[in-house]
Amino acid sequence: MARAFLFVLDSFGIGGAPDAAEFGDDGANTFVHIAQAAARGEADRAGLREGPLDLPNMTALGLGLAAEAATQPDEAVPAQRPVTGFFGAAQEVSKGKDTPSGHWEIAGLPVPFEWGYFPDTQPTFPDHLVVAILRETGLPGILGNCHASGTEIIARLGEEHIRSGKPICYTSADSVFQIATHETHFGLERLYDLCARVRRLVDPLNIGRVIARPFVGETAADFVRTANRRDYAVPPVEPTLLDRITEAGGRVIGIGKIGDIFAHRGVSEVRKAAGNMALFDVALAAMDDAADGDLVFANFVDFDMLFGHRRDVAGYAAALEAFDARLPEALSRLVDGDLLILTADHGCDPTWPGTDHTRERVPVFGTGPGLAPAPLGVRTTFADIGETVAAHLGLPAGQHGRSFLAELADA
Ligand SMILES: O=P(O)(O)O[C@H]1O[C@H](CO)[C@@H](O)[C@H]1O
Ligand SMILES: [Mn+2]
Ligand SMILES: [Mn+2]
Repeated sequence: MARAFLFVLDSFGIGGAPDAAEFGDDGANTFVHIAQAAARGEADRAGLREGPLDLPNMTALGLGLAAEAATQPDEAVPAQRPVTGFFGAAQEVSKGKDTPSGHWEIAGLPVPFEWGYFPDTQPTFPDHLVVAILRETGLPGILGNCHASGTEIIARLGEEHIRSGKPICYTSADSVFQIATHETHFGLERLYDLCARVRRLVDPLNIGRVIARPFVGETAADFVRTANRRDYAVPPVEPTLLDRITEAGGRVIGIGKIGDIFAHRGVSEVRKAAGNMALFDVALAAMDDAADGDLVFANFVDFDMLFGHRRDVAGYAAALEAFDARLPEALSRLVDGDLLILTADHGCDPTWPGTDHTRERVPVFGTGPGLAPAPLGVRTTFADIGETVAAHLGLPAGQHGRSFLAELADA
């Protein structure tokens, strides 16, 4: 009996990426900077949280030692010893610091090419693309056409969008074409249809994702995005761990946006929920349902979407503490033959300038009955995570990365 559980804390980087400077991110460290801010009392918010970052369950597994492996000891991150889990860090081979690159590489497929990006100019989208979108859809025009934060741009342009019927189109440092429209005034299905059309039009530009960002509310003061976001990703260019598992007869239960990130390739079942806590509930139910040979692959998106990009240190700290408090519920479900790995897909340091992701190493830590605590060091690719899951489930080795399963057995 072997089952695997892979939990991705979206954007929970731990610094130390050797190529961070190439991204303008030298020194970025999502975990340590949150911990430092909290230790200084700068992550206090009345009614939400206060004081030093308190992550007893992840620390007991080895999160503090993982951070030490990624950078160096830091007093804001007490590295408790002994720990109960295996722990280390991993750095990314793929050239992008985006969600698909991170997840594909975790699933054994480093992205072998450069994504297309839109320049940080105004307008950002090439004229021929905008002309093609308008011709194909009959829309009267687009708003935005710039790099933006999604919450700021709907506050700025949402009312004009409702009046004019023009969708708000924007991008970021990621390879994305994002479209924000009002859920009822414009219509949700109409937005999805628009995104599917734009998906085809940006294929030649190698854009990783078109993202539908529906919102509700009637004025700038109360516009809020809904949980009906949908990502239209390029399908993985080679088979991933997910395909290997399903081809071998196992099931892959994707929690949250996992299905979208892999363009539904190799995902047997999609289970969505709004918010980290609801996602955690769904992940626990999937753990109960998983059988021999199955993978539960969960993405916890709030860290990134609600707090990292919004540069909300207190919010990020509170979300980590809430996640940590739920972890024993997952640990108590582990039975012989189970493997639980926690990791992240990139950084999004809420103390860093701007609103984009940050290039960082990610933590890799976890446990399973019968697995001894062990240091994993710094893995040279996220693909080691996928290869470890593959080895654990008894699958043949893949093309990229190296399993650390034997290191756990030997420890
Ligand atoms: O500012 P919002 O709309 O949340 O956008 C963020 O979400 C996108 C997809 O994760 C990223 O590219 C980033 O720009
Ligand atoms: Mn992400
Ligand atoms: Mn993001």
